Amino acid sequence: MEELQGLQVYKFGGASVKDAAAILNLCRIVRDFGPQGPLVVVVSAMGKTTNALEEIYDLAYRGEDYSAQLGAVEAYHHRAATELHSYFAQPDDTMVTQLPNYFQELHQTLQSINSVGSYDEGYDQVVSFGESLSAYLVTWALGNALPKQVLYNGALVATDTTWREGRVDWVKTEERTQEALHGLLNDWRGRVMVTEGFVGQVQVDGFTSTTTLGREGSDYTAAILAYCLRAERVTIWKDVAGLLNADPKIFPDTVRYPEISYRETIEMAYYGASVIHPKTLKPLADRGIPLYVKSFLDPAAAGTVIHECQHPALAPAFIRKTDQCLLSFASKDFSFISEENLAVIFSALAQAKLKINVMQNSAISFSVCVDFSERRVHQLLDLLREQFTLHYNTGLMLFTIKNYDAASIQQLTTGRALLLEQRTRSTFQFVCKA
Ligand SMILES: Nc1ncnc2c1ncn2[C@@H]1O[C@H](COP(=O)(O)OP(=O)(O)O)[C@@H](O)[C@H]1O
Ligand SMILES: N[C@@H](CC(=O)OP(=O)(O)O)C(=O)O
Repeated sequence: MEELQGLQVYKFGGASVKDAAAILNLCRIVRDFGPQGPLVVVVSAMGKTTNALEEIYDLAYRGEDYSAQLGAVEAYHHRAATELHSYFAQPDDTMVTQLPNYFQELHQTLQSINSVGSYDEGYDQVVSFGESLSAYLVTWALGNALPKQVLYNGALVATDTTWREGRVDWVKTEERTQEALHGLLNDWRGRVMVTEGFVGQVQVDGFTSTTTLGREGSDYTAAILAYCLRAERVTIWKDVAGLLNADPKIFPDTVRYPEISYRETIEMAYYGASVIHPKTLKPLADRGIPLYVKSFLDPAAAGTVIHECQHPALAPAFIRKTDQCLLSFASKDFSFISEENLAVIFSALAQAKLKINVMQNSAISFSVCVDFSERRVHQLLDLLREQFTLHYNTGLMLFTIKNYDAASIQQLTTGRALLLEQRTRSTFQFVCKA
């Protein structure tokens, strides 16, 4: 195992690369605040590109016209490319003139899509372009902004063929990251390597195919690479001051946690604190790698450090998940919700790729709250209709209060009719109408 002393991983999400000005800010952060030693920069697609590509893919899959939407994505990237190019005043405009090649390839990929093939497999081939485009622009901009060599490396994470939710093959990923670094090791120090977040690769019948790690999976990529490279630390650059006790876009008067343990953070992310992808923490905790959450708007500010630590009681954390669906299954023959019944329900949930956010059972009925997806819920209903009477309710919200007290429960529940409620010693959760 080759170790790179002092290696760090920076992850820049969609908001921090949303346009040319944001990419230039990223360059300043790396230049003025970056480490002396080697740095891996993981980037997400620019702004809301992934949403746009999802829409384009959906149209293509249904055989509908997507040219206007694709044109808008191309124009958006072209604008950023020309602005970056004119900022650095480079005589060579290859970076801008080569950009249409990506769109040519994307167009060809979209044309090869037909509704007979697996929706999820095609999705990964298309949606991953967002990260390729942003890595291309960021590599070029960093190369011009820094006095050191900046290299690009394609997605390093090896997965299985679970399309849209690739499961990491840790052994292969470690081999691939090692291999990628070998060629660079001679004078790796002082170098910066840019790579795509969110995207993985898998070998199918001897061909390499693209996978993705699940929406918002770039934080996870940063953690996977840090784990494989035994990095000293990971920093994710966000548009907030750090990890707060609630999303400031939803809740007023938030407070920042200057320091917080892996365990507390894993739970917050699991319950839906969308600032960190829930899978990010485990690889880091396994190797004791600290995770810094810092503001790209104020890079000198302290942010939050997430690591192994003891801390006094934390301010209650508020988490809201929208677009929830409450499903209830009642046995048709009045048999109890037994282990056998539950096994059937759980297996169907797994098959339909529906993840349980909360569950509760009574004598003959079982309820689960899941993120709503019409396609997946219908698949589930088809699987279970024969054995169970099913009801579902959509357009709901799931609230979680971690480290709750009476005041925080009152603050959130007042005036709301609760459809489901659950409490442990540290966590209070309820489902209600939006
Ligand atoms: N507990 C929290 N602390 C801070 N931000 C939070 C929290 N929960 C949700 N957020 C939201 O997470 C956003 C940043 O995460 P995200 O949008 O995924 O960033 P990016 O895609 O740029 O990596 C913030 O703008 C904020 O609205
Ligand atoms: N671009 C992908 C992956 C990602 O992690 O993005 P972000 O870092 O902007 O959340 C998505 O939107 O799902």
